[in-house]
Amino acid sequence: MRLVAENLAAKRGEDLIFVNVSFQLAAGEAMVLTGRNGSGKSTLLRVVAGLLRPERGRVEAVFRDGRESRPAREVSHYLGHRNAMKQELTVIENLAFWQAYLGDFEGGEGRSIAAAADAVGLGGITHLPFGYLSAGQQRRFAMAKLLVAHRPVWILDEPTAALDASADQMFAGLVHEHLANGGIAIAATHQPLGLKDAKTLVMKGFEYRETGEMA
Ligand SMILES: Nc1ncnc2c1ncn2[C@@H]1O[C@H](COP(=O)(O)OP(=O)(O)OP(=O)(O)O)[C@@H](O)[C@H]1O
Repeated sequence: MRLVAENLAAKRGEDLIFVNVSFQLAAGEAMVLTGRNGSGKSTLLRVVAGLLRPERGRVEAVFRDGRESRPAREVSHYLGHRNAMKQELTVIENLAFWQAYLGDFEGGEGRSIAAAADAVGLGGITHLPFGYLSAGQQRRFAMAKLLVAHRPVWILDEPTAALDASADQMFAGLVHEHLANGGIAIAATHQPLGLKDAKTLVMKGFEYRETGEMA
């Protein structure tokens, strides 16, 4: 599978935020978005996830040497600034909702809720209401959402902002494993996230520039 974006342009309100953004990512590849505040990183991630309609262009998952394609949103997980969990439901109820809602994309299987909780280092507390947990614990369970359903593309918007170093490291391990299993990741992040061989895309509003490998 490849993720292909061609000539994307997006508006927020009446304003065009970026134009002519194109990139391609193959299985196992990652791309980090950089650029000043307000340059359109979150906007681009939301377009790829299908949460915003592009003004122009397309972004698709392409299979079988281009003979088949699906909208990117059907193969993607989106982890935004917010955790997208209900405060009054338990962790198990929240993750069970996402597992059923997202489903597995063909070719893989999500982990059980217990296994996903273990993977984020919080095995013993899934019976608690989400709202009882600390901010860091809540963020870790938002990351567990990526594990309970199989989606080959992970779209990550500042996934580790405000987390401690051990959570950073834990998440970098999950991303690394996802890529090693043939997944794709696109992230706006200031943390390394195990993405040292990632491509970079510098968002510059109307201009943009793709550079090779990250240092
Ligand atoms: N809902 C909205 N309505 C109108 N304009 C918006 C909306 N959301 C964002 N914008 C504008 O779109 C532009 C791009 O915002 P975006 O959040 O994509 O930038 P960013 O690169 O992710 O920024 P940051 O690094 O601060 O997170 C900004 O000028 C912002 O003010």
